[in-house]
Amino acid sequence: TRIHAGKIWLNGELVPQEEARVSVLAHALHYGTSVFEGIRAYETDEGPAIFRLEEHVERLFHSAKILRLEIPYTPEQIANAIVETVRTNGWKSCYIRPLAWFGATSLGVNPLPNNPADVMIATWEWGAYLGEEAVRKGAKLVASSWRRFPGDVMPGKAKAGGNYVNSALAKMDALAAGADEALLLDKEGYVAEGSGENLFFVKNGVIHAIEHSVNLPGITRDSVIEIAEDLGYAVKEAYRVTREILFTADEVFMTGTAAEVTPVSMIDHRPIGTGSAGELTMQLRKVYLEAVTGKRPEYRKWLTFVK
Ligand SMILES: Cc1[nH+]cc(COP(=O)(O)O)c(CN[C@@H](CCC(=O)O)C(=O)O)c1O
Repeated sequence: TRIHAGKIWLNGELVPQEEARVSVLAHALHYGTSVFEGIRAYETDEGPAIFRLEEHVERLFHSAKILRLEIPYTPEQIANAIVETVRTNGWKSCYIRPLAWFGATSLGVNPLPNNPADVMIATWEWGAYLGEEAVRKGAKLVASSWRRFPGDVMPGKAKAGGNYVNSALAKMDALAAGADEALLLDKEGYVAEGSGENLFFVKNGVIHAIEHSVNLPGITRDSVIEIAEDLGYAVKEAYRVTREILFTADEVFMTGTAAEVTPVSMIDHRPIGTGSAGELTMQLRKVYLEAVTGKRPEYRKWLTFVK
């Protein structure tokens, strides 16, 4: 594998990456019945700090509850294991991927005999999610022919492995179309989110956050809303937005742990605003990166230092 994850926490033990193996009979491998998180640790002047660890661990447990998956550890034990995995690998900054899954007790669609869950935590260095170019010039999006699934079809509020077949299909087709990312609409054609990010748009100085609806309730989305309000901007939840609202917005940007704050400069071959990274977007990106690297005292509440 090209991923250099060093030591991986697997069911309570830190083991070398090549020994962190899973059975080919694991229920989750066959049916997508896993839950996971995407978290980042950033370098600060007091060592690495994990961003909003508590909220991510809480969401992991909510995702597991939705799938009736039993994680055989407490949230505190998982949080401590995440800190320990970052510390043991000596990362200055890294991406953190906890994963819990129905293991290999039995196959067949019913996952319940496969409780309690197997759990792993992997860490690796991961730069700009959509590439430095997309950050500098703004990402190019195309509306996907794959729709975001309705809430009564798949649980979009659970960060569940199986949900990402939808994201993978949308992402592959967006890249094949020469774009950087997919814009997923919901079944009624309203803007939902990216394959791995939430979406915002700016109009006349007002910031609009696409409502949760069928989307993953993003922690970065929540953080950027708080930062924007602290900067004095008006922020509104945007409901049932059709894509042409984005075409005529002054700015569009995406948020996510991996994507951080990424400007969007083109959607369906239409330049957004000036056709480059939006000014307000890049201000929010700057403050967000200051917050995650401990340079903003008011947001140190979000940091867990890995001493
Ligand atoms: C579908 C989706 N929507 C929104 C978000 C933003 O959520 P948050 O990270 O809490 O702000 C993510 C995170 N996507 C994660 C996984 C990306 C991947 O390629 O895997 C991430 O950003 O870590 C999603 O996967």
